Amino acid sequence: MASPTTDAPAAGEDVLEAVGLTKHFPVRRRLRGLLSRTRLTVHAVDDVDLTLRRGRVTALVGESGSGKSTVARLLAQLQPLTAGTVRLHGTPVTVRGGRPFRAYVRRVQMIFQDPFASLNPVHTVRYHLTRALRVHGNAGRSSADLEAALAGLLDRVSLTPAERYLDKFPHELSGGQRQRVAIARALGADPEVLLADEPVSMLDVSIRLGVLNLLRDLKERLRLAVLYITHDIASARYFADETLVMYAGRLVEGGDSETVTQHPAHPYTRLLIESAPDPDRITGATRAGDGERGGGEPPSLIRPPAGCRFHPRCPAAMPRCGTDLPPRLAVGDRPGHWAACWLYDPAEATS
Ligand SMILES: Nc1ncnc2c1ncn2[C@@H]1O[C@H](COP(=O)(O)OP(=O)(O)OP(=O)(O)O)[C@@H](O)[C@H]1O
Repeated sequence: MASPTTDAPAAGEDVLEAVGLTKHFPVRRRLRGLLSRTRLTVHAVDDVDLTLRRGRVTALVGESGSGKSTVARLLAQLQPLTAGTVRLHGTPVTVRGGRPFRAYVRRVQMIFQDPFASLNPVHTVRYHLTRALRVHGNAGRSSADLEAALAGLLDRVSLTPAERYLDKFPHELSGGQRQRVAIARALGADPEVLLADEPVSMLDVSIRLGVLNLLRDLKERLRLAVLYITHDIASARYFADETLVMYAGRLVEGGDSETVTQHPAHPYTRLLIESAPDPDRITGATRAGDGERGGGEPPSLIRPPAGCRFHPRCPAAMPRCGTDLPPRLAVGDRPGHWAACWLYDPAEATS
């Protein structure tokens, strides 16, 4: 279901949509026993709404533990939702293994942080890519078709000539080449959506830009809808069309990337940006979740703070922030820019 406000179908069309996405994990029995007799849960993701659009990159930015990977896994149908809905082209999706899952995975592919872990060390590039093509019915009928498809995949990720790479094992490739192979394998399904969970954070700083440029090129050439998960808000500005900021399981700000990174509205986004001082840096060697950046620690997700979850760390907190959950409120005059923050309640401005 394309929203009435989207562009022509070629770019901007809604592809994958999450509404009220929620995931609570039960706390393991041993820990639960230590803490309480009542049944405790980790509120990893609460009430997240987001839309991935054709030919667009959406960045999901936040500290370690804020729930970004869980959002990706829920969108990939790798875990059941606690609540909410995932829609593909407007149709609600609930798949549990088997043929429906394979059909879904054909359209929604995931790329993981560590390409070394996601590639099997005992198999060659040819094996990984052939398997992806076969599983998703894209290997053609003849061996010539298969060879052409393999060369096409490696060409798309700029590993050419293909013969140089096809018979290599993962350990014979550099980190960047491995991630390119992982991306080629995802493309073997001929997907519409790529969920890229920290795709460059384990790579050498010097090659991150090349892999991000490749993903951007793919989004443009193949009109992919891309979710780009990162700790590094500076890279979101460079790489993503839209940026969503997540804190302690909830989205707190969203808008086009230039606006969110250059005119951040939510006090948490401002802290994230202050902790990434060079705005042109695209490759954070440090992570916002590490150390004391941003002043204070993220809250417990077992008993998250009432109201705005950021209020215990917020320099602008008001009394209502500790009791009332702020909704998405429009910010300034940039269309689509919102913050879940009472500072932007029109009633605050007049009181
Ligand atoms: N299977 C699970 N069981 C219990 N808790 C979980 C599980 N998976 C994630 N969590 C918890 O959910 C919260 C969100 O984790 P998640 O990995 O989604 O965050 P993240 O923002 O992706 O962090 P990182 O960048 O470090 O991967 C964390 O508190 C984590 O410990």
